[in-house]
Amino acid sequence: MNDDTTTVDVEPDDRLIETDPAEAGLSRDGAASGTAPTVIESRHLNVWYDDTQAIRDVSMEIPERQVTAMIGPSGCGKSTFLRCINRMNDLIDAARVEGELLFNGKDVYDDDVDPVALRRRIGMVFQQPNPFPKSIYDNVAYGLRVQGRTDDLDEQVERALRRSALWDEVKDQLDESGLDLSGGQQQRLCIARAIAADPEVILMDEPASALDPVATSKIEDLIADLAEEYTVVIVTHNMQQAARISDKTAVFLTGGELVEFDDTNEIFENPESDRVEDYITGKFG
Ligand SMILES: Nc1ncnc2c1ncn2[C@@H]1O[C@H](COP(=O)(O)OP(=O)(O)OP(=O)(O)O)[C@@H](O)[C@H]1O
Repeated sequence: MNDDTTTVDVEPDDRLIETDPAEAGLSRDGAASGTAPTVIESRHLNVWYDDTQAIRDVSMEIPERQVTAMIGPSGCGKSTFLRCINRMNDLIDAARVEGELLFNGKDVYDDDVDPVALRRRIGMVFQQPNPFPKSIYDNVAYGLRVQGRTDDLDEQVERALRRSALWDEVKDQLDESGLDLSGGQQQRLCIARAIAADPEVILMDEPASALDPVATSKIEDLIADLAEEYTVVIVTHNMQQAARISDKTAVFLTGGELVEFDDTNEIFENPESDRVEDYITGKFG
């Protein structure tokens, strides 16, 4: 008989259980078993550009520290949904949003939410790498300086560049222009810039579609890595990419309708909807 009775001698302490990442389902293992807490939730979200509806009554819950992919044919509203999450659609005059978009339970469209502060917590990386016309160092340091977080700037810049798998390639040329890097390196620099702001969520809109296969593969590896620490939401046209790197997949179809949202394996191996099956087997889209 096992004489290890230490675990039954003590009363369980709820606070300890809740703060243990594995027990609380906060770890990647917990996430994979479907227990990850929700970070972003849309409830009956509708978006219009003037009279054109781009998102139609979309409700979904995006789990913490996983990769959630959004796929679907061109114009089905993937980017629009992504831009709702950090209120980038505010910058489009014609855009109108109804319904709820919760970030850690708080509606990002509430009057007391500062969109600039929100975008620091929810960073974004775009299809075309868009480094500033500044040095590699200054690209990463820019947001830190704006926030007044300059105490240990060198260390923070190094940490962000390491986190984005770029440090080894650029550590001897930090004063050179970010625009002189290759496309893939520029995209990792943009990811470093987003990371430096210390976000909780990183949104990526087709982050690899302008890159060659080698650079794409590096970005895909990096995304998987980032999801250990951040919640990643990615729009991609590339279904194989979604299948390779995401934990959850949302399939939007024409008219801004979310047709299916499930574990990526389920979507690709056993979709519930015929429309999703037709889409992923290439019958349309
Ligand atoms: N700035 C805008 N002004 C007006 N209409 C827009 C704007 N942006 C998107 N739309 C329209 O909203 C709908 C959804 O577009 P969105 O870009 O979100 O789709 P998408 O699925 O990301 O497309 P793609 O895969 O081609 O990038 C489309 O009908 C599009 O024409």
